[in-house]
Amino acid sequence: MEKVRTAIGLMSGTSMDGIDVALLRTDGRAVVERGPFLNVPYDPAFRDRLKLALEQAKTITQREQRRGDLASIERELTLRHVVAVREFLAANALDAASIDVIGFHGQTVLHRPDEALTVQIGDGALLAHETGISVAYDLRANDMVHGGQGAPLVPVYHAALAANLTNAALPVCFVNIGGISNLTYIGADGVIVGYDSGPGNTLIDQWVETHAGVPFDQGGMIASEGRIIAELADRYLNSPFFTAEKRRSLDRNDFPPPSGADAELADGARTLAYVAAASIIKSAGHLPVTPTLYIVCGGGRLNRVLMLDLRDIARRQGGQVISAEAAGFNGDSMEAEAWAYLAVRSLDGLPLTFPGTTGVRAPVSGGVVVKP
Ligand SMILES: Nc1ncnc2c1ncn2[C@@H]1O[C@H](COP(=O)(O)OP(=O)(O)OP(=O)(O)O)[C@@H](O)[C@H]1O
Ligand SMILES: CC(=O)N[C@H]1[C@@H]2OC[C@@H](O2)[C@@H](O)[C@@H]1O[C@H](C)C(=O)O
Repeated sequence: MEKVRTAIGLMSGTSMDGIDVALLRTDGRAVVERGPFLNVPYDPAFRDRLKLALEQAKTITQREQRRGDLASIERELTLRHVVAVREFLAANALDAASIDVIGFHGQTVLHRPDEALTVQIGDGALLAHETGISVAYDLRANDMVHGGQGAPLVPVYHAALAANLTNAALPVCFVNIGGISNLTYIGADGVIVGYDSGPGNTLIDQWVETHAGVPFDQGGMIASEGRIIAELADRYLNSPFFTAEKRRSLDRNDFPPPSGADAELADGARTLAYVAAASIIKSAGHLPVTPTLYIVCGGGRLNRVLMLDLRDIARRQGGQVISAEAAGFNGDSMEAEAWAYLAVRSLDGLPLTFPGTTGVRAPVSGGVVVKP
């Protein structure tokens, strides 16, 4: 039997809303025992630091470059992860010595798959030193070296979860609605297909932040007061991203937000919720078989308007949409769990990505492992 390890996954996603911390007991293969979860939100001032990092990262040409404020923001980000790990261990009466490895995502500040360039800031050695736990980080880079899109990496974890599903018949499609949305299809024959499906919450967040001064549209309340502006929705949905022959992974800035002249506050939020939902189904059109079951995770599942649209559009194609919770999972912690799972696979040199997920030439492992 393969060795079962205890791993912590740390995710700071494209929404830049905080750090998700999850515990997983796994052999990096079929054994997956989910443990506790903690979300440590960023304060507005640090979110502004991350936005500055994204802005300054636009000039990066070599992935190790840390010009301007990037080096100091990387250190601040890492130290926040150190605090998050300490809080998590204390809250769950765990000892650092009981954790075999931390899977550390860091913060994506630049993602240009067409140039084989992806940059996640986060100092794995500093995190290992401060926590006393081995760290596996920089999990995306090797995929790109081998011709992959560098994202998404969660499909192999979704596949492990699907293998443990007892009551849902395959095929199944996991959908993550984070800042960007991505999906994973697991066929009845075990085939795994995964790719980024389009804009998720980022456009909605940017819109309501600019026009209402709030970081996100809680529950879809603002959208619920508005109507869909077809012309604006079409501007997004007619993007060549959806019809291209090859699936491409996305950078947070690939779909720019609408201008103030495009809509009133509520109509804009309503339209962008629809765009997020319609993008997913449009992109699902490239799957081998039209999904009959979608399992939704990520913060976007908490936007009721977005979810109603998604249910409605999927139903027209015979698809059912359920939340991760309805399938027995935790929709907030799934990506952090995935990073714990990937860290264990990285330790064992197992593939993280596959031709069917990132388009990598052959299955490859990845990540840098540092001991404390
Ligand atoms: N109660 C809520 N109602 C509506 N939307 C919400 C709610 N809670 C969170 N969200 C949305 O979910 C976003 C965060 O989602 P999540 O944490 O899944 O994204 P992420 O992991 O940062 O992104 P990615 O998966 O792209 O890396 C928030 O920015 C917000 O837009
Ligand atoms: C470059 C990058 O950070 N991409 C993220 C982003 O957020 C969602 C989507 O775009 C996905 O491709 C990926 O994250 C998840 C965790 C992944 O790699 O599976």
